[in-house]
Amino acid sequence: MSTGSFTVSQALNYRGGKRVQPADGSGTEEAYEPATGRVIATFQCSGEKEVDLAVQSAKAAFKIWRKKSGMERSRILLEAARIIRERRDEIATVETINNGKSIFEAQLDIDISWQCLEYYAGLAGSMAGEHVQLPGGSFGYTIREPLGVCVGIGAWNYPFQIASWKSAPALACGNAMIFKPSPFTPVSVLLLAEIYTEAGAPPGLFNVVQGGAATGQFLCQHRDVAKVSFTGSVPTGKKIMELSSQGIKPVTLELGGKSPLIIFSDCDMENAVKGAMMANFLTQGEVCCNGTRVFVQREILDKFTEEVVKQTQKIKIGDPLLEDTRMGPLINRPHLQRVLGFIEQAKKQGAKVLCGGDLYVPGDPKLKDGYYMKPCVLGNCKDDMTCVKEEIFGPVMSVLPFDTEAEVLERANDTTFGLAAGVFTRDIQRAHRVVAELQAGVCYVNNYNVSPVELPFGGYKMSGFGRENGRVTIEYYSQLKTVCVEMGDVESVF
Ligand SMILES: NC(=O)c1ccc[n+]([C@@H]2O[C@H](COP(=O)([O-])OP(=O)(O)OC[C@H]3O[C@@H](n4cnc5c(N)ncnc54)[C@H](O)[C@@H]3O)[C@@H](O)[C@H]2O)c1
Ligand SMILES: O=CCc1c[nH]cn1
Repeated sequence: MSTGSFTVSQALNYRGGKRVQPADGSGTEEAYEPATGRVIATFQCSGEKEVDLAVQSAKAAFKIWRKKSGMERSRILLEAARIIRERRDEIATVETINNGKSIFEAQLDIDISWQCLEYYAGLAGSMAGEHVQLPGGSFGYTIREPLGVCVGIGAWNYPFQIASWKSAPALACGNAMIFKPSPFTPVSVLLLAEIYTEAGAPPGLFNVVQGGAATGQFLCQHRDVAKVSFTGSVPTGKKIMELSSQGIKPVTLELGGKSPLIIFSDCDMENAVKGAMMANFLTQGEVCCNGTRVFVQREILDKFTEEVVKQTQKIKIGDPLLEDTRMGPLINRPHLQRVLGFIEQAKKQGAKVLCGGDLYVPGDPKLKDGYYMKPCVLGNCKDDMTCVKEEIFGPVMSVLPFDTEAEVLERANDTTFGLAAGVFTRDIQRAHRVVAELQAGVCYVNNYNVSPVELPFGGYKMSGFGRENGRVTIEYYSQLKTVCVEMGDVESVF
């Protein structure tokens, strides 16, 4: 498959184990190929009736699935992981076409996705409660039970991976799931739905409904939905929490960030520069946990900045399906304009563009209507500038000098967000001292933006709550039943 040739004509909802057109809907949406600006799919946003049908389908599957042992669920997840691994390049190609990220990165995203399914397959068979001995031979025990029908709502930056991060632990715990992807990236999650069915999941266990805010609201408000796991922006996260509170539904919120990356003068410079690139330019900078506030100790500011600019200018931008491309187009034109607007504002506020920050027009004529820009490094930044305070969600790194550890910690934590943070230093005591003070859910020492599925991922403060990945996520997709057993006679107080 090559850029400029892919279109989708099949239905993009998935219910009862097959693709379906929605039973009702309000308005149509178009999905694009960001590399060329072409429409690749047109679909209807699901209405209340379609959402209800998806919930009923998931409820029916849940009745079967919850009765299966952990080992039986594990086998199906392992088979799904195997199929994803086998079809990795095809899935990554679809992801690249609809999202714009380079094929090199999309392949890594798909690897992390099947690893996530494998990881939770491993945990499914080991879910257990505890036995507690009580006086007189009485005892109690706890059982970890599924919640029921869970809803996953995703952002557009990691469409397949977000669906995998939500569905793998949900299904491992015995739940069913309905997933609503972003209307910008509706395509790849259908492959996941088909793979679950092929792997042996009962029809309805994993359903897909398409649409935007209205469809999402129907899902959150449905009385038979037991939990909502959301990945997206803070303003939408607030709405989801509000809607879910009406039904006392637990929510997981994976929201935005403006994370600090602290580079001390005793760092390994080459690794620190690589870390800053990883922290800012994956997926065109459209990554929630990016370390976009790069604090550099003054002694090494010039050397570090010079090297980071040199590396940024070398990034190969262009057709995301080419193996050597490292940066593709942004998700759509309004978002591209928004990112460029942040750079204009930064200049007005006194920041200096050290490289990039303007449109990029690839030489290949078929890419002329794509949404490309040159990755940008901003110098002369101050903490109160908009580019330093707000999430840009594009390839824009702000470099900020600092002098002391105490000062940088204060400045790093001076944000309403708290998703991630990073520190580069050769001083192991300092690394742990700094990490202990950072107000962030995910902290990296001498690396950035690696995602082992064994480690929990999630934010502090307005970056959300609840976690994805890691053993702990089992707790977010299950509930604990306590059983108290009397071995003697009832001692009534009456
Ligand atoms: N913390 C994380 O793991 C993580 C991961 C990826 C992206 N993000 C964040 O996501 C944001 C970018 O993604 P986005 O632009 O798709 O976010 P968004 O909040 O605009 O949309 C996210 C999803 O919510 C749906 N939605 C919108 N309004 C809704 C409503 N009222 N009720 C229910 N659903 C609704 C959208 O259709 C979409 O599927 C950034 O802020 C980024 O940091 C966070
Ligand atoms: O965008 C934030 C990080 C991430 C990657 N996959 C899911 N979330």
